[in-house]
Amino acid sequence: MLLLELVETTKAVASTRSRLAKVDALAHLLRRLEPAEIPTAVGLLSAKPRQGRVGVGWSAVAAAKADPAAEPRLTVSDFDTALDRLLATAGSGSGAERAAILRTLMAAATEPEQSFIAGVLLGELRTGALEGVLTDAVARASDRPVDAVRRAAMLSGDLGGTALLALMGTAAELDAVGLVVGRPVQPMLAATAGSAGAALEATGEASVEYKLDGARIQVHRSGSDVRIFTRNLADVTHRLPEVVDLVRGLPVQDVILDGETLALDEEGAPRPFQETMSRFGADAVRETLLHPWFFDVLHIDGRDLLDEPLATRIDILNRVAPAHRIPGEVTADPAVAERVSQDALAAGHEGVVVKAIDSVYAAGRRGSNWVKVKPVHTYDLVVLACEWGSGRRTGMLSNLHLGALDPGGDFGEPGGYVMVGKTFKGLTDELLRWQTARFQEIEVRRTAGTVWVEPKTVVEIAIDGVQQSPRYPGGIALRFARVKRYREDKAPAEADTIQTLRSLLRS
Ligand SMILES: Nc1ncnc2c1ncn2[C@@H]1O[C@H](COP(=O)(O)OP(=O)(O)OP(=O)(O)O)[C@@H](O)[C@H]1O
Repeated sequence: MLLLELVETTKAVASTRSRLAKVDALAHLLRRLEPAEIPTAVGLLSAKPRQGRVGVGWSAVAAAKADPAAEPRLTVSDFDTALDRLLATAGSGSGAERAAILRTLMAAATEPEQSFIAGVLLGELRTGALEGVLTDAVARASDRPVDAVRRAAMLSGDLGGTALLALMGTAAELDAVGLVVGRPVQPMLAATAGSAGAALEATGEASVEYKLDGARIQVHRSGSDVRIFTRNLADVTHRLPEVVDLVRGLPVQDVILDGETLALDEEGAPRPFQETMSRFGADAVRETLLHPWFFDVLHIDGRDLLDEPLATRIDILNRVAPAHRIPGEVTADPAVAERVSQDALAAGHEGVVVKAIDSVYAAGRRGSNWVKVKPVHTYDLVVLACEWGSGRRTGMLSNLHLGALDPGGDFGEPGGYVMVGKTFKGLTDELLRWQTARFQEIEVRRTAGTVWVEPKTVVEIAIDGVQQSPRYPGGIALRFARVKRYREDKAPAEADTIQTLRSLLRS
């Protein structure tokens, strides 16, 4: 298929607010693709190319500027091949070769394709096709039940592969997609409640567990082979050797565990979250030891446990890793739930997660079977730009411009970000140094005093609320915003929405 056809579909999808029309346009496109193009196209449509980022910045894109081709001739496969080649051509001395690949690609592209390609390369693509919409489109195009498609995509962690199977395989093959030890699945997520008692009302009898303030880990062990994945399903095995060793020592052959890892001080109190996350970075130093706490088990020795009730999964976890179970209690009594919550806070943790004791593991879902309760309200926002500091912060990028996600395009482009405020509060010297380097790497342009960046850095912000503001495009501004931490384990598409923040005006 010509790349232009895909580009035009993304434009049509982005320009309508009707979910039905989006699904129709995407399903029509999916049906017309060659089988080999399906995973590539799904990656491009969901703004998550198969290759991830290929390390091309805006200056390289600008340098590859070419007159647009008069006639479309690039195919989806041509673009995929070029991305593969860019990915494979790395390291010193490869600059000229990469530039040549880019120039050839751009010269073969028509004008709309050129801007689409630039968007893909710079990670700025907005297709208006969020994964939910695309999942519906795959179901429509393949005439398979949407639940079957969603389940296969969650369990395989691969919507592109799932689309291929749905469109080209049999219904039985799609249904047979199950857990594979070594292949990460989308983690189950939690809804929010204001108190442990309110959470318990939603769940009924529940496991009330400490909410530890670390990083989510999904650990897969097959024999002596151990793999560890983050919340985003990135493989971080090599960064956590102590967790690998520990899991190798558990009395099982095959297992998939879900949990949280964090750094502790000598007294066993949690160290700041940033210390845990620094172990996940590219230039990580192993100063702190990370400890895992497991709260779920998804598979054990050939048996999938996703559809077993939580009570059964906890029993198995107690057998497999009793010393590494997350602290908590099973109860139906709101007073007990409150006490566990107070204990968690007193021990320096974030709050509790209250989980219906009879619930299954709903991979990739944020349902009401898991409810988190934390006293400090924080929101995950995306950094859009940063201003140079003054005084003690001269030479440092300091004041952050914060954007909330606008999935439906109520205040601009669908899938874009709406600025809701600025803050330079809560930034430690270490964070200032980190963000000064990082934001110049992902810079897209500069004005006096401000560096504009690719919208890809998620930052967790504590606020006291929002207020009406005619100055900001979403009509609201954050009150007393301060930085809690960077969330490198979250994708910008998972940021909080402008609609969520606006709803705070009413409460
Ligand atoms: N006992 C626990 N059970 C489940 N999740 C836990 C627990 N302790 C800590 N966590 C962490 O809390 C998160 C649960 O909240 P949620 O599913 O909303 O994820 P999130 O969007 O990363 O939220 P948050 O920013 O509040 O951590 C998990 O992703 C996990 O990292």
